[in-house]
Amino acid sequence: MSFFASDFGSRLKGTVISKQIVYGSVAHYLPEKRPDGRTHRWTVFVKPYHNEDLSVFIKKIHFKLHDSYGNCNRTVSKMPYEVSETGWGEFEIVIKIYFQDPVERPVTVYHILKLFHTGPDANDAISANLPVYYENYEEIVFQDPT
Ligand SMILES: O=C(Nc1ccc(C(=O)N2CC(c3nccs3)C2)s1)[C@@H]1CCCN1
Repeated sequence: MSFFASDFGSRLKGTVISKQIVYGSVAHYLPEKRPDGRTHRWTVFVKPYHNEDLSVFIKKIHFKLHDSYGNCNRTVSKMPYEVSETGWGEFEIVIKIYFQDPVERPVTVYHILKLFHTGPDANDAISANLPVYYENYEEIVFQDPT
């Protein structure tokens, strides 16, 4: 069980805690032709930038997929904070991070799922069947944590 200063009615004045995270996706092409037309398997994730247990600070993470997915609202309450699916296209995934500290408001980030290689080396990457990674760095700052 976690205890917070607010459990005892106070905040840690003048204290700043910063947590560095990475959110993004990785996609792999599915060589076998599927009747549902889905061409890739992908994972959207939130992970620590450094090797640490984010669950000390993060209570749960909500991933909002495209409405065409069954159960498009996915909630993950323990590491690894990730959702894996299959699909055929790219779209925005809304990621809402909820914190253990009841005083901290959730943080929402927006990630565009990427399935396809782009740029001058795209054809080489496709030929080598390399996965498509698309990652973003974010720093979450807790001011005067409770
Ligand atoms: O692609 C795009 N939107 C997409 C939304 C959902 C996608 C998807 O992959 N899937 C839905 C799920 C299903 N498959 C079969 C039945 S439900 C697999 S793709 C946009 C359109 C223009 C550019 N990007």
